[in-house]
Order: sequence, then C-alpha cells, then structure tokens
Amino acid sequence: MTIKKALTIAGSDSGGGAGIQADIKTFQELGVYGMSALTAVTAQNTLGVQGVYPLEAEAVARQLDSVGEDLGPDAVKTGMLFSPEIVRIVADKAQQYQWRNLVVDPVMIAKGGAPLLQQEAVRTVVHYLLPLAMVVTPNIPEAELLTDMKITTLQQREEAARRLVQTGARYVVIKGGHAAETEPAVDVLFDGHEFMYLESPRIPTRHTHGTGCTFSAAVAAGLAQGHSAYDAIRTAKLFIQAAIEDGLHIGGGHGPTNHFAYQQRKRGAGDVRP
Ligand SMILES: Nc1ncnc2c1ncn2[C@@H]1O[C@H](COP(=O)(O)OP(=O)(O)O)[C@@H](O)[C@H]1O
Ligand SMILES: Cc1ncc(COP(=O)(O)OP(=O)(O)O)c(N)n1
Repeated sequence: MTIKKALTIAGSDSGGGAGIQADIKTFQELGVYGMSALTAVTAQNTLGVQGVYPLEAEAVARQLDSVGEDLGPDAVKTGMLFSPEIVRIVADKAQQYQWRNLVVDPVMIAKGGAPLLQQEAVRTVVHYLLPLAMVVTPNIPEAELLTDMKITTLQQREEAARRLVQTGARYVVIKGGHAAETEPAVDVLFDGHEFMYLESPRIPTRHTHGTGCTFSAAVAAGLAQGHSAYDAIRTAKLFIQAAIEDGLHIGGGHGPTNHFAYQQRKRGAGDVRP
C-alpha cells in the first residue's frame, strides 16, 4: 500500500482541539499520513486564547522546503497564517512545489475573539493564496471580510461564493456554523456553475472548538486520497457532524470535537466515546 500524505500549514493549539493538532488527528483518522509546518504557537485552551507567538516567515519557508523537497504531500491545507509575510511565503512555496490539492481555510479570528490573522493580511490571502486554492472553506464572518459584503441571508452567501470563485479558487464552501441557531447547519458549496447545500441538524452544544480546522483537514485528506472535491467535502461534513455529536465534554469552556467518532461509527462501536 502506498500511504497518501497531507501537510498542514497552521498554528499550534496547546489545548489540542484546533490548529495543527486537530488537523493531524483528522488526517490520521482518515488514513492519511500527516505532516506539519508551524506558523505560530498559541497558548490556548477551552476557555480562550492566552497568547499568540508567531514564527518568522523564514522558519515557515524552511519547514515547507523540508517537506516539499523530500516527502511531497498529496494535499496541503492552510489554517492560521497570521501575517502577510507568511501568506506570501506559503503562496510562493505552493507554486514552487506545484501543490495543486490546496485547501485554504482562511482562519481569522478564534471563536473567543482572539485575532489569528493580522487585518492587513486579508487582502494578501485574496490576491496571492485564493487563486491557488482547489477548495476554500471560510465561515460566514471570514467570507464577509474576504468579499467585503455583509452576509445574513442564503442569497448573500451565494453571492459571496460567486465572488470567491472569481478570485480563482476552484471550489468554495461557505460553512454555516455561524448562521442563526434556529437554522440547520448548512454549508454552501459552489463550483462556479452549480450550488450544492450540505445540510445537517444543528447540534445544540458549546463544544465546537476547532470545527473549521477539522472540516478543512478532512477535505484535504479526501483530496490526498484521490477523491473528487465533492466526495471529499461530503465526507468532511459527515466527519465533523459525528465529531460534534459525540463531543468529549472536556475543559471548562468551549471544548474540542471528538476526532475518534467518525471511524468508531463506521466500525459500529457501541459507545462512541473512547
Ligand atoms: N452546532 C453545530 N451543529 C452541526 N454542525 C455544525 C455546528 N457548528 C458548526 N457545524 C459545522 O462545522 C463545520 C465548521 O463550521 P463553522 O463552525 O462555521 O466553522 P469555523 O470553525 O471555521 O467557524 C461546518 O460543516 C458546519 O456546518
Ligand atoms: C491555532 C489555531 N488555529 C485555528 C483556530 C480556529 O479554529 P476554528 O476551527 O476556525 O474555530 P474555533 O476553534 O475558533 O472555534 C484556533 N482557535 N487556533
């Protein structure tokens, strides 16, 4: 068997629910060999972000060269990139190493409000990274900042998806986690021609830390395995749905999702918590 490999370029979450840690757990659960290039270290737990310590762009570049020159990822995903300098490095290296299966999760602000991308880096993401993306996965507030428009209705989400496809991104998924709590969790997928709506019941829980990271890592894992973007996105939706439903309920605040749940359900395990 030739193992497929995926690289995450993201920040570290000491609490283990989001960032690099969520990505690697997701890759592993979906049968993909995980690699990482760190952009920042965060001191973080279920209560919030206590500190952000970005790496120098040069340190990110060296990590990308180390992986690019030797291991050769089958898919790459980006998460917290923090600064315009790091965004540019990632875009340059993605082109240099011809990383076509690129999933861009444009992480900007943690759920507790801590900034994970400098404001001046938003335009850098739009101009340099999105044109290289196979899939871009903003949540609603991120889609608003990327497109400069207010999004409250489904029609506005569709309009934002149209604008994002115009940047060059091949597939756009505007996730519905931040929509009204009375609505189901609907993710809007646009391929430049047609819209698809991935819908699941909204789970009433505060334990949704790292949902976006986990979802986009699952998309990258699917692409690494050679699945179509549609299939990778559909599986990612099932993966995150199971991970939220079977929450681990750890920590005193917004806890992480359960990365074991999807595979445990597939195996037919009775109690889905480890
Ligand atoms: N309470 C919830 N119930 C069901 N699915 C959810 C819930 N919250 C988020 N999701 C799903 O989790 C994924 C990540 O969405 P979202 O929370 O919007 O991203 P982010 O973590 O980037 O803010 C999406 O597939 C979304 O539909
Ligand atoms: C290091 C790090 N990266 C990304 C995030 C954001 O995670 P996300 O899945 O978008 O959502 P929340 O965890 O903020 O709910 C993070 N917190 N830390």
